[in-house]
Amino acid sequence: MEDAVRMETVSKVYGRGRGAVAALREVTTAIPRGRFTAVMGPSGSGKSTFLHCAAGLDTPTAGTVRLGDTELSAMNETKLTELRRRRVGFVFQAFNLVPSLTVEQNITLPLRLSRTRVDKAWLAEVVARVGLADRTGHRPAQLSGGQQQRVAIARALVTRPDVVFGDEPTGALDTMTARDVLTLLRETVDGMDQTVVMVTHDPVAASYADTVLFLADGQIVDWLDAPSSDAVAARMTRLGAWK
Ligand SMILES: Nc1ncnc2c1ncn2[C@@H]1O[C@H](COP(=O)(O)OP(=O)(O)OP(=O)(O)O)[C@@H](O)[C@H]1O
Repeated sequence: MEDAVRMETVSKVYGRGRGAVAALREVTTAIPRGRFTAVMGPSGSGKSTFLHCAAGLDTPTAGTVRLGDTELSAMNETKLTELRRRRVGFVFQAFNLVPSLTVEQNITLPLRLSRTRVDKAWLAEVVARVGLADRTGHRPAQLSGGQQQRVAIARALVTRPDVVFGDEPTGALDTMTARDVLTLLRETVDGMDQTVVMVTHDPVAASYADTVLFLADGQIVDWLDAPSSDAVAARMTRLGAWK
């Protein structure tokens, strides 16, 4: 199976000298295409740093990151910006929608930023998949939290990215709404052949993934395929996450 992301001996050190923090320590891993991967680990274990390095939002101190065939470490900031707009989608905890734009304008924003023509049929399909066909003219403030996150997911999907990265995408949602959003992410993998990589603290959220990677102290220390939320919670307890 082709890999969506490959990391080889990736290290990330913040700061210098005595204050230096090693957030990732020689991480080598491959994330397969067309699958849903969750990343878990105790607070400070390096999850966000892992996601940011994989998505080209942050540059490793050492090692190589490949998105498909493209090596990110060889790219300058201009090229990385273009890659982020065209080839990766992001879904954050805080939705990050533009309040003054309509739902449709928010969804198509990445296309406008990268001066790419809007494929109307694809836009209609994405809008329908996320269940917002009757809301395209609304502004974010007129939507519920779950609907706003659906807009963010549509915005992430509209460029047909190699990977959709989620950083705690359900962190701001109530339990039922979170389940709807996780089901939608699952459907993008099963029905649209999308690749999703999601950082989460929640074992139930992680149980929607095909595989869970566990980070501790900047290293991948374990993984679980076809995870149940109980199995994920047990591993997290073993890692001392909830002492
Ligand atoms: N910009 C930064 N400058 C200095 N240290 C940082 C920076 N970003 C992260 N760190 C440190 O790197 C380590 C890993 O941080 P990271 O945010 O990746 O962990 P995390 O697992 O996502 O944590 P959490 O679950 O609490 O969000 C932590 O010790 C953190 O304090």
